[in-house]
Amino acid sequence: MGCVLGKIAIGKSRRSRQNSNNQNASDGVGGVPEVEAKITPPVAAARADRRNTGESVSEYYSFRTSGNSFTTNQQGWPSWLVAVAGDAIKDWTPRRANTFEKLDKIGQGTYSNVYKARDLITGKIVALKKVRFDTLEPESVKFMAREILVLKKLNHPNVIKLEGLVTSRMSSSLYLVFEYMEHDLAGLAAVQKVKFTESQVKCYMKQLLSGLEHCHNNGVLHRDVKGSNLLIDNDGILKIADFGLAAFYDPEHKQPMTSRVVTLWYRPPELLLGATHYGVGVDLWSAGCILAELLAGKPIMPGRTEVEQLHKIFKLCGSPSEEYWKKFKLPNATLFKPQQPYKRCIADIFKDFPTSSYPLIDTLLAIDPDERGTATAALNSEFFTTEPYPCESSSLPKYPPSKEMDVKLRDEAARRQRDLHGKAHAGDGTRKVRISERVSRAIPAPEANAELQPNLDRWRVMTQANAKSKSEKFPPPHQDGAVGYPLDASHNGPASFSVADASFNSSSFDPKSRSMRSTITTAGTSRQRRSKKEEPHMAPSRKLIHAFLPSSVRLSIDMRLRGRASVSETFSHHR
Ligand SMILES: Nc1ncnc2c1ncn2[C@@H]1O[C@H](COP(=O)(O)OP(=O)(O)OP(=O)(O)O)[C@@H](O)[C@H]1O
Repeated sequence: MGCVLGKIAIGKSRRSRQNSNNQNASDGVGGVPEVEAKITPPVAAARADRRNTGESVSEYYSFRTSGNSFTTNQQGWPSWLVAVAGDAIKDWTPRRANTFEKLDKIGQGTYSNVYKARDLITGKIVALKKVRFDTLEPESVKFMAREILVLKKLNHPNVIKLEGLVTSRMSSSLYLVFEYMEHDLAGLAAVQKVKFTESQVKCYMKQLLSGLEHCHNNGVLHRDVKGSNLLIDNDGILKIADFGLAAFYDPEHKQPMTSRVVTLWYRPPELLLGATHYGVGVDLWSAGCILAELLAGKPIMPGRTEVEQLHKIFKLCGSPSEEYWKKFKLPNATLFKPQQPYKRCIADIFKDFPTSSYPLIDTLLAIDPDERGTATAALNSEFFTTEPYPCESSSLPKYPPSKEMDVKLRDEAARRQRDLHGKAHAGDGTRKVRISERVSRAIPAPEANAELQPNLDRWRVMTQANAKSKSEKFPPPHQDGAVGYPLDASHNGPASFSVADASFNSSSFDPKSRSMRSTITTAGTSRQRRSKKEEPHMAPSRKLIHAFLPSSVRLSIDMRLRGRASVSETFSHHR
């Protein structure tokens, strides 16, 4: 009970992930035989989730009571799938894997591999999303079931359409069939030559908000809005994709939901503070981050840890008011409440953005989620009703295929080139440049959606038990150069602010090259240079805390305590 036997090779599947462009061997598409493996359904995951919030657990009880999950029903659906998504699939019949020809691997997410494929019956090019079933990732089934249930409910030009499901007779693999999209917004924005005009930004944002409006009106929260989940076709149509973290919600009867959602850079403060009752505001915050990112030409708050993310938010958007803390009573409030307030400085930092964008950014990036309004209100804002108007999607330029994955692969190739080149020039001063480049390369949005709650809980226990560890609290604004005042008020160039806090990157945005430049003003602050040998010198209390923390949090604390780097960050409207 609670275990599905299937036929994929765990060893082989791991290998094939490394060899990402030649995936035909182990997946049951492409006609290559599969070998046996064991697949665990998400009972463990459901239990873990139930411990944390109780969210979505009931829909997985059926797994445990469904008897032999390996059988199929009359239409040929595996019974475990009928148990989780029966209603959603009842008017479909499963397609067979051998009716598709897999062409290329085009994406990889936390729970899936995505392939470009040809439908051998219609000749159409499609995207096949294969959820990775293996014993290491039992949550995969849960995310896939959720995605099917949600997508079957939605029907909008700006929401990706689920066209069918493919099962493999030989294995319990399941593929989701989607219309094929050539680009994603993260990949497009990272292409050096692509510079979005104001009306193009408006065009993309209008589509994003229209898609979100449809989701929200249908009681669906996406909970992972970010550039790589916004797919764009060659006609400039944007579609919200990846509903693996989506949830149904009813604003009239709010149920507790997990706060462990949304990719870090796009995660709103209430989730970082542990909120379990939330609504459309979480997606609107992410949309606000994307709007500002499109105008700035780079992510606006690229935190590396939850602590750093919250600090970046407070520095830009101001820290929450006393009323906020009283109103929301958030679980992590005592841990993260700054001792002195941070002033909101969005107007200063984004002063070079188009004037009509400011009120919308200000609304979407409100600290209080209730003040973010709705997607409908955002669509009616002056950003969309003043000139230049959003362009027609059909008038958007045609770009070469560009996905976040292509950018990652290109970056990786460039890095290997630089390393080779660097070896040849060792000792001639090149090293300094290479370190600075490495730190400055745009950090990919963290793959994991949240650090482990247990770590955070342990950390809370530790920090509360030891007064010294309170040093992790944010520095008071007068000691924090990052409060948001422009470095030089008379400065004609882009708005800027300096960050004395050592837990932040030393980076500046070069509007011409759209690249991040870093300047480490003192040595020893990059992750690469940190050495384990340093740890024995730590005070005992710090060592104890270190033992319980995820490495990313440790790094942030260490850098903060060391206080060795200085930073100047610049945002600018890049045209
Ligand atoms: N319909 C599609 N057409 C083309 N490419 C797609 C399509 N769907 C997904 N992709 C590509 O595959 C990548 C991963 O897909 P997706 O985000 O749905 O997977 P995931 O496992 O849920 O990922 P994540 O870890 O981001 O949550 C996307 O970023 C995109 O580049």
